[in-house]
Amino acid sequence: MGRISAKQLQEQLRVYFIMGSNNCKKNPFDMLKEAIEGGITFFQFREKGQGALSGVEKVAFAKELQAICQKYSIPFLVNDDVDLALALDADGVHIGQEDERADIVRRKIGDKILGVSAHNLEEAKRAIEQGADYLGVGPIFPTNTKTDAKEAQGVEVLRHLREHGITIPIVGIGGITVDNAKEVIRAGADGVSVISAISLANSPKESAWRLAKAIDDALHEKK
Ligand SMILES: Cc1ncc(COP(=O)(O)OP(=O)(O)O)c(N)n1
Ligand SMILES: Cc1ncsc1CCOP(=O)(O)O
Ligand SMILES: [Mg+2]
Repeated sequence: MGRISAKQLQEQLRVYFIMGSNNCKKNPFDMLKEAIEGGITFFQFREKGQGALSGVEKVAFAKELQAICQKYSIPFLVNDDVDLALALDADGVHIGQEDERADIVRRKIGDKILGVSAHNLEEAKRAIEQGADYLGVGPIFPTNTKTDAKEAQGVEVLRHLREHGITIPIVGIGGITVDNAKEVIRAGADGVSVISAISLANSPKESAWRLAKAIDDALHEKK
């Protein structure tokens, strides 16, 4: 089948929900279903931090989330854990600058989707050379969700990457909400990745729906 095209990925990355068991206020399976009903387009299983599951519990949890994604044709990616992604035959993996090297991961995963975090032009160029299909750029805004996140960069980093020839799909991440999502798209991202905007919302479905609407509106403005 070959690697996914940039165009197809760009379409799929509009509302990218990331979640692990410790991000959930309520039943994680219900939350994912609600988020899907609301209009998320991509999902990342990110099981890390305080209270995170490990071993067989982590695998069983991931499998259940993957089954929900499969039922609704939502791509299912695994954060950091390349072996788990391969064991589950996930759609892809997301890795950061402190994880395994992107070129090594690319060799391991073949044509599966590879997302790489980048904070600047140098990291973005290297990630692309090493086989990234998309970039996760941020934190754009301050976030309470990732305790070891770098300082927020604002949307200018997205504009900078686009102005310097980075054309592959990009999602902004970090502190993105319904109220600031449009700025992220206007600055050059193809989509937004969020954890708390959906996982801590009173209604994950409504929050996902409002994010999807904001992204659609901002993308139409650009056309
Ligand atoms: C879409 C997306 N973008 C960035 C990240 C962050 O990855 P990383 O820097 O490796 O940090 P952790 O998420 O592993 O703590 C991401 N997960 N997803
Ligand atoms: C995983 C990650 N990488 C950079 S910021 C972040 C956390 C995003 O969470 P939130 O959407 O709740 O700010
Ligand atoms: Mg990582």
